Amino acid sequence: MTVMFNIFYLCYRYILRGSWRVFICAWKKMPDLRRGVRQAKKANNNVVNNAAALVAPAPRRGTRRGKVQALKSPAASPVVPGYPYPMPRPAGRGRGSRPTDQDKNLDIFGGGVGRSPLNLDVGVGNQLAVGRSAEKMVIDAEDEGSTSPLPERVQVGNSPAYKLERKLGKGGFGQVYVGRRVSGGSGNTGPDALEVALKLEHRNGKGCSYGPPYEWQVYSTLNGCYGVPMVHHKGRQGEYYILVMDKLGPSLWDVWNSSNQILSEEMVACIAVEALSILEQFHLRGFVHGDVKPENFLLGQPGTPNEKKLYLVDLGLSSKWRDASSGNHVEYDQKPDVFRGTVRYASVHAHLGRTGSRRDDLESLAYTLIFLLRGKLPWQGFIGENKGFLVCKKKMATSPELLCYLCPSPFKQFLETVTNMKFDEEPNYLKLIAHFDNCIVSSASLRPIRIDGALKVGQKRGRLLMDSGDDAQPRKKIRLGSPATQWISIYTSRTPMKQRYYYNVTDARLHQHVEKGKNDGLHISCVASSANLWAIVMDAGTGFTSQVCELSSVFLHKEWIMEQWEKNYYITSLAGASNGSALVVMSKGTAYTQQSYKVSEIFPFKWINKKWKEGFLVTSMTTAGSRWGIVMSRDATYSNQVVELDFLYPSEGIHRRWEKGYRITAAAANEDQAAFILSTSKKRSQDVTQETLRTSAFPSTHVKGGGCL
Ligand SMILES: Nc1ncnc2c1ncn2[C@@H]1O[C@H](COP(=O)(O)OP(=O)(O)OP(=O)(O)O)[C@@H](O)[C@H]1O
Repeated sequence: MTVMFNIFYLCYRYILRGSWRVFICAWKKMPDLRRGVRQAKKANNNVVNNAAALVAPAPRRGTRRGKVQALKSPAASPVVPGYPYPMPRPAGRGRGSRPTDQDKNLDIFGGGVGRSPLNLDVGVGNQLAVGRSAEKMVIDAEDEGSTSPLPERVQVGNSPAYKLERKLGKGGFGQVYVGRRVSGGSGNTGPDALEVALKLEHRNGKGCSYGPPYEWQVYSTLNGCYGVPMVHHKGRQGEYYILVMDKLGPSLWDVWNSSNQILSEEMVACIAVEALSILEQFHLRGFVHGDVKPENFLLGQPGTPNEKKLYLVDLGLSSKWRDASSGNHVEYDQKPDVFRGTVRYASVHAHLGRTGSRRDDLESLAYTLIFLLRGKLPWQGFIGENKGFLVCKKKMATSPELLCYLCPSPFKQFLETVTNMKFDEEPNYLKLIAHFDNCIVSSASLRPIRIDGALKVGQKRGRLLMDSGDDAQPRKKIRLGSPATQWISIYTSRTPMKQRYYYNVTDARLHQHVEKGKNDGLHISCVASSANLWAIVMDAGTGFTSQVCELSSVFLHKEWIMEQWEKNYYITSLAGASNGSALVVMSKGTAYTQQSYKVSEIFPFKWINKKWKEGFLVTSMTTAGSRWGIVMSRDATYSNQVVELDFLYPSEGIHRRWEKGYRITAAAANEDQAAFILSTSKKRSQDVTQETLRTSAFPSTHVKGGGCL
């Protein structure tokens, strides 16, 4: 069978622009790493045609809503007489905020046969209301909680009674106090220890809207897990949910802070191997921690045999990476407006709202180790509403070489390995631990941190390493930290038809080409721009009956668009140039019944999400400079839609979506980010095969050679 491939060129200055059928994109930054054709498998036909699922994605299982670690008040300084490290009051911790929308944007809404006057909805700044910062949400929760006095005496379940003593710490959700046994029980340690840690969360607190804190469930599953403190009792008393747990010592943050904000290589290497052992056990139980950072690693109680033992606390952001009943890895998804974690240490995938998996804990561990070793991370110091975005951008733009400058090479190798991991990849913990072998030279009694977990598995290590050999194919490096330009073209299989393309078209010659195509019975199916030059694809298979287009210096020219809406034309493709001008193509003969568009300084995911709920789907998308222009239509021929947003070409996400039957139906990029809209078709029979090609120059050879297969 002869199949013609419709072409999508994506001209990407580090990103893409485009629309259905043809994308043209000049891509700057990030070298052309993965050149070559990537092909979507023939559709997996299990498409769920469920608009509700599209517009109202279920909350990710097992996570606490709206929690932002960074917002907690500084923990009280542990006063630990006799502890080997002095304990001054901590300086500013790794606080951050959830990325929020801050676009002052224009949301134009109109169109529809015979609809007059047009419904114009100019929503300036409406995203601010929707994207209320998590920082604020947490502060509210704390205020609520702080209105009730703390109990002086605690007794929950069949626990002994405890008197509340000094505060050990405070997070965004809980306050942790020393509890001294006053009656009941007899032992010095264990379930009725003389001293315990009491974690109190107010019943009106953010994590308790639906009953006991989510963390309780995780502790129930993980109690006894290597490196996790034991929870002995839990229950509600008055206004508070209370956990009674083993009392631990200072956090790594405290230790770092009291050691002139720098830790020795050996100490950090010991932390690395022990943290990896703890995470391995955590992951083996089917959970990812979700908030790995220095504040959440605690040492054992000073003056006890465990004072150099490492523990991982705060399970409130843990989520399952494996489905307990099926044993399968949870499904990949991306919700770009969802962020959970601490900005400073979060993985790039977490920033981008991707479903958490084991790789994210490891990436956060890498940042934690480098922070402890170097005393600073390059993305510290950003402030404001856009902080999350700027931090994530900086993480992507910082190469492992730069980040690990002056760090021993194992740290760089570790970072490189974990930032290259796939979503569902099983970490090779033994190999990761082995990176740090040569950094640990002291005998067991002199080591600054005990590495019991790593030593236990270490006996097996030699054999396992030999068995696995050096399996790793050299992986392509993802974060090179240097800009590059890339063209991305997307090809979609079609029955043979007449198709023509023009590229490097100046403003002056644009109409001449369009007119010629029109005279030959073709309509514009896709437009794009690179370096203020236009690319156009015209073909005979659009189904359009009539078409108008305008090249305007305005992005996007509202009056002209509304005029055409009045005449029942709908936007079918558009492209913005870096100088801010825009080419808008509007056609008759589409299935659309209503249209709405938005111009925004940031990728307007919240607006898209809102419009999805109203029955609109993204049908065209472009950028001009940093601005995004998104068009959404009612009655588009798709049943379901998702977004892939990244700082690079999101290869893994696109492949995963392809496997689920999604196909790319719109794409755009600015200097920072690339966005792809992927949709499932309403009709299975309309399923198509898709390929993407990334090249450093316009892919004219490929288009000519591969146009007909
Ligand atoms: N078992 C413990 N023993 C001693 N100190 C503890 C213990 N658990 C927690 N802490 C201290 O209390 C602080 C807050 O605890 P935790 O992180 O569990 O609270 P949270 O409200 O869930 O915090 P976050 O806002 O980070 O989620 C910790 O950083 C630590 O300093």
